[in-house]
Amino acid sequence: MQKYIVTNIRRPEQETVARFKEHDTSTVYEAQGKIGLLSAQLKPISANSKICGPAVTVICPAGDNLMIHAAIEVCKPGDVLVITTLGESISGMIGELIVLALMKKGVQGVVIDAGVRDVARLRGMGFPVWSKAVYPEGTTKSRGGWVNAPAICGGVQVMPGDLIVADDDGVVVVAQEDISTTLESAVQRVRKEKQTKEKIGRGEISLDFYGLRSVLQQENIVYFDEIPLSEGSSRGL
Ligand SMILES: O=C([O-])CC(=O)C(=O)O
Ligand SMILES: [Mg+2]
Repeated sequence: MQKYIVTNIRRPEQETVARFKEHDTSTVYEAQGKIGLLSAQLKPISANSKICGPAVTVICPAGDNLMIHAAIEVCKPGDVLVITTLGESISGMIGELIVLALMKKGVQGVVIDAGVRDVARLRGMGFPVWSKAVYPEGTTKSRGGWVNAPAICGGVQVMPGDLIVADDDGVVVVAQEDISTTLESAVQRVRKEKQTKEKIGRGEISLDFYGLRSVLQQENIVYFDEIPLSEGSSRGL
């Protein structure tokens, strides 16, 4: 298959991206109908990291980061680099030097379906990375792949220019064509959760405001004053 680099991609409006940044991954995932979650294996290297920006995608052969070097050149401020490998790999695809170059380009963060290294330094640099491994094994820089091709990262398709939202909980992707409807439902969900928090603050309980007592009934749940003991046993039913 022809390997290639796309230098120019369509990115969402900056204002839309900024509005999205107010929402966390669970909200965005729920708001778009429970889709777009990347694998739970992708974990942040630092707590309290939050990014939201258009994806620049990179597909590398396992154990080679040549295409990441090529991708640095096409990144724009605010982008999120989404790296995946052909074949399973946990090699350290990026580290301090690549991150230094990405920061120079204004890249917000990186999501890697492989490994990252030099993480103590990356934490010190305040640069967020989500990866499935932290591993010092290095890579070669000699094999071709793709920059800004449709990619599968963490089991989910990411198109160049799709919105990536990542935080302490994980990573979610929003397809460009779903951005405005997802944003609307995210705003509604936040509003609803605010009302729920007010209810909790007033001492109301979820069994009542979610109408869950009838569900308990449907499930035939019985209330006992004490732990019921089965005959001849000191253990519960
Ligand atoms: O150079 C590499 O291949 C990865 C790395 O450790 C760095 O970017 O500092
Ligand atoms: Mg290094």
